[in-house]
Amino acid sequence: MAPTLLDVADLACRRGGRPVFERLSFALGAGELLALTGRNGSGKTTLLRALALLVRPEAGTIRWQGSDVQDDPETWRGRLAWLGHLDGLKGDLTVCENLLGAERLRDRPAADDRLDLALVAFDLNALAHRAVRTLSAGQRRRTALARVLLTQAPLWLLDEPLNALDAPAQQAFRSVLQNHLAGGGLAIAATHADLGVAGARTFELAG
Ligand SMILES: Nc1ncnc2c1ncn2[C@@H]1O[C@H](COP(=O)(O)OP(=O)(O)OP(=O)(O)O)[C@@H](O)[C@H]1O
Repeated sequence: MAPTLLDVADLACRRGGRPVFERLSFALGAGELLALTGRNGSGKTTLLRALALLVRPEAGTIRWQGSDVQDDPETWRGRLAWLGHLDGLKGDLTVCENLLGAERLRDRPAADDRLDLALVAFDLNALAHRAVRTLSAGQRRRTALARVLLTQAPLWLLDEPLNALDAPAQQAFRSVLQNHLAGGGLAIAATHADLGVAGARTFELAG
C-alpha cells in the first residue's frame, strides 16, 4: 500500500439534524482510487461534501500529509478537483470559456496545450465554442470532467462520474482517471456502477 496522504479518522456527519454516518475512517495514498458505494441516502455525497469542506463534520478529522485540512481551507481547496451531481457549469458560456474560467478562478490560467489535451480527452473539440446550455446531459458531463482534468489537482472528488456518459465517454473517463492515478493522483468516487478501474478499493457506506 502507498504511504498515506489523506487520512480520515472517526468522521461523523449529520444532515437535517439526523446522523448520516459516524466513526468513519479510511486512508488513501498516491495512485489510489476509493469507490464509495452504498444505497441511496447512505451518505456518499455527504462524505464527498465533507471532504470538500462543503458540509461541516460533527466530529473527526481530515488530514493531508499529517496536517488538519481545516487549519488551511484555502490550500486544501486548491488540492481538490470537485465534480458534483450537478455539473456546476455556466450555461451562457461556451465549453472553452467554462474550462478557462474555472482555472482563472483557481488563479492558474491554463496553458493552451493543457486546454487542448482536456478537450481531446473528452472528445469536445467540435463543441468547444458552443454555449453549454445548448449541450446534451452527456456532453455537459464530459465538459465537467474535462474541467476536473484541467485542474491538475492531486485529489479528485467525483460524485457519480459516469452519469449520463455513453460507452465511449465512459472509456475516455476511465483512461483519464487511470492516467491521473498512474501519475500519483488520488480519487474518491461515489458510484452505483463499476468504475472499471483495476485496483480500485471499495468503501461501502452502510446508511
Ligand atoms: N440538504 C439536506 N438536508 C437534510 N438532509 C439531507 C440533505 N442532503 C442530504 N440529506 C440526507 O442525508 C442522507 C445522506 O444523503 P446523501 O446525499 O449523502 O446520500 P447518497 O449516498 O449520496 O445518496 P444517493 O445514492 O441517492 O446519491 C440522506 O438521508 C438524505 O436524506
